[in-house]
Amino acid sequence: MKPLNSIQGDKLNEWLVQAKKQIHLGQLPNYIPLLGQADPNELAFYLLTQDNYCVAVGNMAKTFSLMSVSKVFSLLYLLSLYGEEFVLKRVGTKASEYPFNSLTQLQLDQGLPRNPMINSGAITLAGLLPGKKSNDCCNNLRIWLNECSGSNLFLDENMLDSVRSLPNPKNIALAEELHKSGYLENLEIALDTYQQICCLSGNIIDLAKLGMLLINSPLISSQNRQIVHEILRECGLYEESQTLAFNQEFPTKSGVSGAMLSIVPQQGIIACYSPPLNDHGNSVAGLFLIEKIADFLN
Ligand SMILES: NC(=O)CC[C@H](N)C(=O)O
Repeated sequence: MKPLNSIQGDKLNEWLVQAKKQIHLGQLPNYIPLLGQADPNELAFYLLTQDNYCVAVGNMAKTFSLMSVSKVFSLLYLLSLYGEEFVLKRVGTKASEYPFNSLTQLQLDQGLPRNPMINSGAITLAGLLPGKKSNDCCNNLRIWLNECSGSNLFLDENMLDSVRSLPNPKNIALAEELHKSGYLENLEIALDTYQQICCLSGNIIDLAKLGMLLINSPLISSQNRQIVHEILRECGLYEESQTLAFNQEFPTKSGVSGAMLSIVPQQGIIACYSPPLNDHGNSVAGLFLIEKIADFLN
């Protein structure tokens, strides 16, 4: 495979022009009003290697919420705090066969959250984050991430207000099922913590810095890094995780804000932001770009 730093800016710009032609195939999410008002043509892209080679294209200042990309980092935080056994006896690591907020999947699994990258698993992990109130749980995660990665994450209160403005019956039903099956202690705190961590926000460079925690940070054990890589290969892109070949080579996590983070193990990361989503909740332009990069490197 060619090294990640063989990708030059002109090549990237070429792919971005092509990616922009894909965005009409995607939709903005309508169940979080502020996400539905995003500029579908907004795009930011940042490639960063462990020897600090970087290529930046698009709007570097644009901030956006992590949404489900945050699930990667609540998992990493809990693994770092409590270890693999504690975490993985409370959430599975198998790929889901249903949408990321599916109650059917949870019920078929007798209330055991199938993996930490779908909402049932993420809500379960949110209930395990240290802190008395949901604000503390979210803030503790935010501070840990900023201290470990050098990112500058903040809680986007406007996005949180927008998330709270429309009740999310699917997530409420998941939390009730998890509580019933004994995987969730305090339903209200876990749900609100989950909503808050989804609204942690930053720009594309912040996202890239977070990604580097999964490449070479001395603060993260290689064992925990490998666990997260494996789980991303298995379920980072929901039902598409197995069908998109690049995901086995470049474990990737998406979010409904249009954020996407791909790991190139031992080399670096690729961070994308483009709001239009496909039917599985994955950024259309983000998937296009990562596939182009995978083809180019191989
Ligand atoms: N896939 C996502 O990004 C989903 C996150 C969003 N907060 C939700 O619970 O639906």
